[in-house]
Amino acid sequence: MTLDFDEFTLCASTADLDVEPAARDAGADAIEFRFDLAVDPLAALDAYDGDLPILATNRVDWEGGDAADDAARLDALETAVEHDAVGAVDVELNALLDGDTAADHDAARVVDAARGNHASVVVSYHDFDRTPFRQDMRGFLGNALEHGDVGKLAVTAEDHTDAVDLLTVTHEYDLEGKSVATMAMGEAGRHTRAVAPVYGSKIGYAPVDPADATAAGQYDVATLRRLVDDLR
Ligand SMILES: O=C1C[C@@](O)(C(=O)O)C[C@@H](O)[C@@H]1O
Repeated sequence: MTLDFDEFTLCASTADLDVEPAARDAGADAIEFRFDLAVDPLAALDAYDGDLPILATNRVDWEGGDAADDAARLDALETAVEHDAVGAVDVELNALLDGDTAADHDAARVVDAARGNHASVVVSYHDFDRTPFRQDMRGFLGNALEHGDVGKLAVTAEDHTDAVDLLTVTHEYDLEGKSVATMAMGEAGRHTRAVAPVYGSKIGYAPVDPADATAAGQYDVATLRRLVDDLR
């Protein structure tokens, strides 16, 4: 199944693939399967017979996830892209760049494996503390787009100026015809999850059940579906 993110794609973020029917009913276009939060994710993938394509994420601990920064994390993603149901994979920008301090940064092999299996690549950058300056956000997305099909930026907004800055950068990339996915975490940024798609953000993330949120400020799938469809 392909996931090209040419159009806005609403991903139900989950650690449990059994939510697929409920995610589909609620209006999700795809599943973001959080390997790092799941029990035996590769076995769950083998058993998966849902209709929605999967974006495989194995979020590393230094980027807010639960996965250790080791070869096994990347091995799992390499195996994942061989599955027919997996249409895309997420790789952290800082796992692709030289000069970081973490142990295993050859995530380029995951990108290569994705390319060999016709899976798209989302290259992501998160800031859990703040919204960087606009120039820096442009830089992160620009770097991400050098490696992936979609550059993803999740920041933390403290006020509406932060939210507007994020939307501005999103709009600029959209005008250039580049695929970006952006969102501001936290209360002050919550509305960007519904509004950023108006300005070109190509991916939304939402739990089926609000109690299973994978980031601060997420709407549930049904709510985000309704908001995005109403606003666009
Ligand atoms: O990177 C992202 C975006 C996200 O952090 C969010 O803010 O919705 C949720 C994560 O599950 C996903 O991997």
